Amino acid sequence: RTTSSQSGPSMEEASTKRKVTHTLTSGYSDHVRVPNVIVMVGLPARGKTYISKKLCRYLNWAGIKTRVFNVGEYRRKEETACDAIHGANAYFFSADNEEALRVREESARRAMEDLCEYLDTSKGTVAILDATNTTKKRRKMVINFCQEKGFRCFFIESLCDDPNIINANVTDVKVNSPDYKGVMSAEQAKDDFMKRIENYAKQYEPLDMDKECHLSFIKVINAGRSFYVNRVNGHAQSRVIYYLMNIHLLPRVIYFTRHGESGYNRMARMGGDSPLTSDGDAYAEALELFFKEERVQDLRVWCSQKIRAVQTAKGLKGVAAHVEYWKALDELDAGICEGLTYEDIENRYPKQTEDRRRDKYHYRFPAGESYEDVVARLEPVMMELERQVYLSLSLSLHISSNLLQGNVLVVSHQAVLRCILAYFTDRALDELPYIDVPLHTLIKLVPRAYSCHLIFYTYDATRGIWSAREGTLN
Ligand SMILES: O=c1[nH]cnc2c1c(-c1ccc(Br)cc1)cn2-c1ccccc1
Repeated sequence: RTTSSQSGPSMEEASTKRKVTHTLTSGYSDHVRVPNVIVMVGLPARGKTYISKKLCRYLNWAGIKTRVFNVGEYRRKEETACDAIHGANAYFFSADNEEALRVREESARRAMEDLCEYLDTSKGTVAILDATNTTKKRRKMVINFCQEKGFRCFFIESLCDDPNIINANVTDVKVNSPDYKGVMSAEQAKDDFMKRIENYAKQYEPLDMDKECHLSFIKVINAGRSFYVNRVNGHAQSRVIYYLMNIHLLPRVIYFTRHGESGYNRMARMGGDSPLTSDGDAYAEALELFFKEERVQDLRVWCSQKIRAVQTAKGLKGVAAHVEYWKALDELDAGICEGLTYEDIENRYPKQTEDRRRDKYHYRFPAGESYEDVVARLEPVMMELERQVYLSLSLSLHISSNLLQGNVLVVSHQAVLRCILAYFTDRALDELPYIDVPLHTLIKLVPRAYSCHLIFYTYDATRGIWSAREGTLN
């Protein structure tokens, strides 16, 4: 293990001082987890909260318990408490405003306190400190705090000098922020926010590649256009790097559907590889018509390798740029219960049925899979979905059209779609196996800055009509 020459023990050594107590309960990956603090660094409107929320959602989905501590939210709580400052305007963020400085120190302290409690009580393995952290002094404070607690520290700095991207951020996120909502007009809010950035810029000290080279960090430049990585330690940090390298701004629209009704669906049998029923065929035809009318440019279809899914996607060859078949999209393997009805399973395997009822996410069928296993084999699919090129967050962000790639339609199965949709909607893992994904329903997912918008199109095979509703997953 290299001991850094420049200054005291490296982060790695500091954290080994702490008795390592965190082990994953799931048993899937038996890594011993050292508590990690991911420290965001960057001027306002550099996507720190965007990265924090997205990273948090991904790590939780991958079974690494994570929580974001946003100092801005603590400040707003502090302000309403002392309501001395009316609306956190640009003046509030200027260094010479004594009272404001006190409020900011106090809110940073409270955030660190809660962060520490979260990691110390093993509620979580990773804490993300979402704040500007733009001076060496502030970062030194955080490092000392982590050192004495034996937490591993990892910095993610977002550097961005592309005015289009910053503009998209201010337009899409800042003008709706609680700091301005109902206080001033969008135009005024935008101006005030630009001044706020200037106030921070005066004192901004980017992570110093020389003087801070003993730290573990990644510099993300211009929304993931390029990266600089330094001293990556351990499992969690390598997962973070891998993820950041695969996300950019926002994937374009993604469509999801289960296969049409199959013979086994009608017999209430699990799994298998049965073909579509006549209703299932009707759904496949309706899907082809839907995408003809939806006029989606260069649609890409990702389909499982089960017959019922391949048949559902058959009609799309005419409207899709291309169709590819992923084994990773195959239905959860029910092992010894494949082909049985739910009734058979209850009668033959009462103990298995009880175990599954108690913990449906971690329960693994004998000679089969658990939901946790499906989540693990879906990771390459999620990365590829994130890698799809991006629709701008708002009109102000133009990407030259030849860069824009298609939308994706995923044709898969109930358990698999529960796992994928749980990722996009930040659903807790213990609720994941109960998400409602009905047959003959096409789900359109439109990603937004911090959330995603869902539209459900249900096809009625007997009456041959679609009905649409916007809303959330049940
Ligand atoms: O680097 C930015 N600078 C300004 N804004 C930004 C970013 C990123 C961003 C950063 C790193 C990575 Br890997 C991917 C995206 C996202 N956003 C964003 C834009 C609009 C709304 C919400 C967030």
